[in-house]
Amino acid sequence: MTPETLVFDSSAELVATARARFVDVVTAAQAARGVASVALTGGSNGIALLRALAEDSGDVDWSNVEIYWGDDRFVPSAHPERNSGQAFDALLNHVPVDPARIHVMAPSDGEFGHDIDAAAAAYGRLIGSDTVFDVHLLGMGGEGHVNSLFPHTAATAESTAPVVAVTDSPKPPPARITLTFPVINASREVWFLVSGEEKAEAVAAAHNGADRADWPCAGARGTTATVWFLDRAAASAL
Ligand SMILES: O=C1O[C@H](COP(=O)(O)O)[C@@H](O)[C@H](O)[C@H]1O
Repeated sequence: MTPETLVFDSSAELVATARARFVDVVTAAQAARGVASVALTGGSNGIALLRALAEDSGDVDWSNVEIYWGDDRFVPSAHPERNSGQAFDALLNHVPVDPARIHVMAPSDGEFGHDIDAAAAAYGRLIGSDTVFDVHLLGMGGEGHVNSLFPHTAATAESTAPVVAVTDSPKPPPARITLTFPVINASREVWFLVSGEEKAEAVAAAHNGADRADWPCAGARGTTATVWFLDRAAASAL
């Protein structure tokens, strides 16, 4: 399926449009299936989207949203670099979510201690083979990483396990837990939220059909929609 590419004058406009569309997709999923399922991302636009949703989430019934993360940093729970902590600050502390439907990846001071493989395996059991996200949000790095799937790594090559541990992330912090391509690509919709000229080469590589080993962003797609929300700088090499 051909990806949809939307280009905005600013990241603020990008986020505003993604917010409105998120409300539409989640409310439609709730109308169809009762409960919506989403995978959140960290990063600048991913967190800005959550802040925008805290301001206005329309008719979303937050008590019926299953919330997962595409990746998180394996650091103590109170560490400011936790994607989940940022999501609570931006959104989840401000809307009536059901705590039982919020699925945080274990931190390094959680029930598995420093055993990152056990923590990743537990999240893998939680995801199982049946979880289908209505929307999986993705940020992207300048080298094309999505979630914590970096170029030329075992995590990016993973073709069966839904969740793996990463211990040598080139972007700090080095220890992370990440969903892999089999579960990303089972999502109904996959959205990239990308701004800045330093991302332009990766955006172009994905649009030109690059190998996901070289440019992981090229390997992520939804079963019903793949949407690139870009600002003009990120779209400048298209
Ligand atoms: O390390 C990460 O970075 C990406 C992108 O972040 P950005 O600030 O450059 O948009 C993010 O999506 C991912 O969740 C995070 O762990």
